Amino acid sequence: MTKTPVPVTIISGYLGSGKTTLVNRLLKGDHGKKITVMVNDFGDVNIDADLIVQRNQQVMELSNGCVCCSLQGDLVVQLQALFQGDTEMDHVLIEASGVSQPGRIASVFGYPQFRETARLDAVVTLVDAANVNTLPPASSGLVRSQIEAADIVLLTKADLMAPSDIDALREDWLFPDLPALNVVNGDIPADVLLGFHRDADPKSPVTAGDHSDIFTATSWSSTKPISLEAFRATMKTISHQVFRAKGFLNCVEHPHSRVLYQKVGSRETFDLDGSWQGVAETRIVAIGEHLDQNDTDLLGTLDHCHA
Ligand SMILES: Nc1nc2c(ncn2[C@@H]2O[C@H](COP(=O)(O)OP(=O)(O)OP(=O)(O)O)[C@@H](O)[C@H]2O)c(=O)[nH]1
Repeated sequence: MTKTPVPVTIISGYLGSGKTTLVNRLLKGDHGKKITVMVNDFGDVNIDADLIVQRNQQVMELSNGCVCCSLQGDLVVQLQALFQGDTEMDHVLIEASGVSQPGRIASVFGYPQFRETARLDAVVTLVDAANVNTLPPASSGLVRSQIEAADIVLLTKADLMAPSDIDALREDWLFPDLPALNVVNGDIPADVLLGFHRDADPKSPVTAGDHSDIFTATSWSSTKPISLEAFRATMKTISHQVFRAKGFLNCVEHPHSRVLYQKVGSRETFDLDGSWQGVAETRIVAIGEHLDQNDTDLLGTLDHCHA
């Protein structure tokens, strides 16, 4: 029996722009669709896969690189296995890493092996309204290429901005004919996002290049409890080098709950995130632009945070 090609939506957007928040909101919605999610984290520890709500959906992980370059082969292999398998699904979401160029991921769906099995439905690019104007040049260039590849743009964190600033941002960053919606905490109806039906013509090809020469991900983990206060102080000292950091903290102040730490630009949040499943372990990933050799052990300074 021939199967209908499964629609695929690529969720792209710079580091911390709100992709996981959006994906989780979609997965919790009562649209009745069976969704398979593929999550790509640039760091060697996939924090996002742990943050995705798992109900009936299948969640697949691709870590320690970027699906548009170093992990593109792995993406193709995983997708092929997925489409040849028995998993029932109405839609596939690919949450790209924050440093990926979605145009390159989209090009995979022109490969002959996916002709019968998958159909690219849309490239959705999230633009972080609160941070996009303060990014260094290489990152700004990347965001522009993410926007160029988009079928629809979501301007996230609209709640943190004045309406006039959002208007200015649309003027400076977006093409007039590109659909763009303001979104707060991923709140957008599922049928707007799933069922876009992009036209079959691929957008212009995207330049090659590996992100490892611009972005560096570094991680730190420990099962020994840390002091939250010491952690805050230490992160402050390296804040200017790290644009994005996230992870779970095992701290003495909250012995019965893991603490979810998120940092995007200068904004940090600490949220109690329920009890630990398995061993309590602090796991942090940090990503910066143009970190030098010494900086790659930035998080080593967290060794001083043990309680
Ligand atoms: N105020 C506000 N915060 C948001 C919004 N969307 C996401 N956030 C917060 O921004 C931080 C990053 O959100 P994520 O969804 O993890 O971003 P991401 O794009 O998946 O991050 P990476 O995968 O690391 O690139 C989290 O602390 C979210 O709670 C929003 O619309 N408004």
